[in-house]
Amino acid sequence: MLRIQHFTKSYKGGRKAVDDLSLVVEPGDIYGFIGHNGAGKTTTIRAVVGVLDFEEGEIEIDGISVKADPLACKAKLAYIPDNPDLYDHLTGIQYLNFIGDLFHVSKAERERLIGKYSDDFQITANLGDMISSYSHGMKQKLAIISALIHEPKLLVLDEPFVGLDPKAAHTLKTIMTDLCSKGSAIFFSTHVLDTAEKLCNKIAIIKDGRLITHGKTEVVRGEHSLEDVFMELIDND
Ligand SMILES: Nc1ncnc2c1ncn2[C@@H]1O[C@H](COP(=O)(O)OP(=O)(O)OP(=O)(O)O)[C@@H](O)[C@H]1O
Repeated sequence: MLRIQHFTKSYKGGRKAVDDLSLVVEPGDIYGFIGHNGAGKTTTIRAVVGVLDFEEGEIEIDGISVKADPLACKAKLAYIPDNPDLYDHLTGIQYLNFIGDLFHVSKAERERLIGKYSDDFQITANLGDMISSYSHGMKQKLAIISALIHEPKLLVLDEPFVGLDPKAAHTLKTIMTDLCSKGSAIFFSTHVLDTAEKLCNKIAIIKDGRLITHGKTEVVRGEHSLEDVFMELIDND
């Protein structure tokens, strides 16, 4: 579903933010991407979703190169950035309908999915309010719902649990599991190692722009906790 091969990115005047990163996310995977601050997670994610240009390497979504056909790739994926920047002058429901229009979601389907996910996240009563009046967590919930209503094959999330209350975080984890059980794939960054360990069937750890381990969670973790493995790799590699 997502294939990253030898991805390398340098920002102007800087050293390599990501250096020769390769990994594969398959249908059904919940793939956690972890690393210290500045390790290169957001850089990788932004290249995957087509908002950051890159010169070296290749990234494919469902077999399509993000460079060769960015629109076809965007139609297959949904991206939730770490700080969703939504249109403040729209109401929640206007925003969801706008996204529904962009992705050609039928009226019946969007009503069903908006109803379900807004109830799950307990913001149904707020959908008529202007987004400018939303809290950070409510904006995060709206961004998540907008990503889900077009049932993406690949869901890419940057730090999705930041700003969510415990109930909303639990709801999101359940939705992520459901989505992947239906054959979609999820690639997300997180600093919450406990959640990554419980939720993800695969994990990649990045340090200073280089992938230092990746694979099935139980293999990456071995006999230890993910936190222990992470601390050791980050300190010693
Ligand atoms: N627009 C930019 N211009 C120059 N350097 C950048 C830019 N964005 C990121 N970097 C640098 O690239 C490196 C990787 O940053 P990135 O944001 O990908 O890390 P991250 O793993 O997402 O970190 P965090 O966990 O803090 O969000 C860092 O050294 C950062 O300073």
